[in-house]
Amino acid sequence: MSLEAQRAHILTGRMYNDLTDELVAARQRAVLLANAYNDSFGAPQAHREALLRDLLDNVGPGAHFEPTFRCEFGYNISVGAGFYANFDAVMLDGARITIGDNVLLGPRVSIYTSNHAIDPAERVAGACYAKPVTIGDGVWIGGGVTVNPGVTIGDGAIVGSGAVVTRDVPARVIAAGNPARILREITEQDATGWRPDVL
Ligand SMILES: CC(=O)SCCNC(=O)CCNC(=O)[C@H](O)C(C)(C)COP(=O)(O)OP(=O)(O)OC[C@H]1O[C@@H](n2cnc3c(N)ncnc32)[C@H](O)[C@@H]1OP(=O)(O)O
Repeated sequence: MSLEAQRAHILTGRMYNDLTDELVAARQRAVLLANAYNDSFGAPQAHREALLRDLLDNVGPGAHFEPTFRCEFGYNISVGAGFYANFDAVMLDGARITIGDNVLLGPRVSIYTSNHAIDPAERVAGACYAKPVTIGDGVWIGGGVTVNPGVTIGDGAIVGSGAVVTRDVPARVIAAGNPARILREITEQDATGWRPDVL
């Protein structure tokens, strides 16, 4: 089966064979393109964004990953304008990873869309299934967070450092812990009056 046909099958959410020659080659391509992007650190932004566009499906203006960025395929990842990932981001994009505008990732954030099969014999034979992850505009994800397959995080939310996000997080809340739970809503009282021109 062609890579294109396998990609379309995986996006249905049904079980797929993780070990085909085409998927192994697609992973190798992603590692090599990520190496080129990571090695370009310090080069002009336009050059780096062009390298990122070779790897990812969609790259908003100003998107930036600190080294070292790793992803499984790249072609299922979309990052919006002003995206920023601190050191050592990992994205496993069997299914779509869709990230909005002005999203901040702390260091060592991992976003996973894929699961190996639960049944041991199927797992050993290469069975996997993948569910999409969606992250809204203006989200801040703290350092060391793991986002599990199928999760949606709403606009403006914060995920505290070290969380494991297993269920959806609504917009404009702070969630933290393992498994992540809502700590509180973000309200107008959280604004301090600070402006960028004030130091
Ligand atoms: C883009 C970048 O590079 S980001 C740089 C990396 N920085 C980080 O990752 C820091 C992330 N920041 C956090 O995790 C912060 O704790 C925040 C933003 C989630 C919350 O900050 P605050 O609102 O000041 O929370 P505060 O410290 O008052 O804690 C409130 C409660 O939540 C708990 N809490 C706060 N953070 C966490 C957490 N990460 N995990 C579990 N519980 C937490 C506290 O223990 C406290 O509980 P208690 O009331 O029972 O004592």
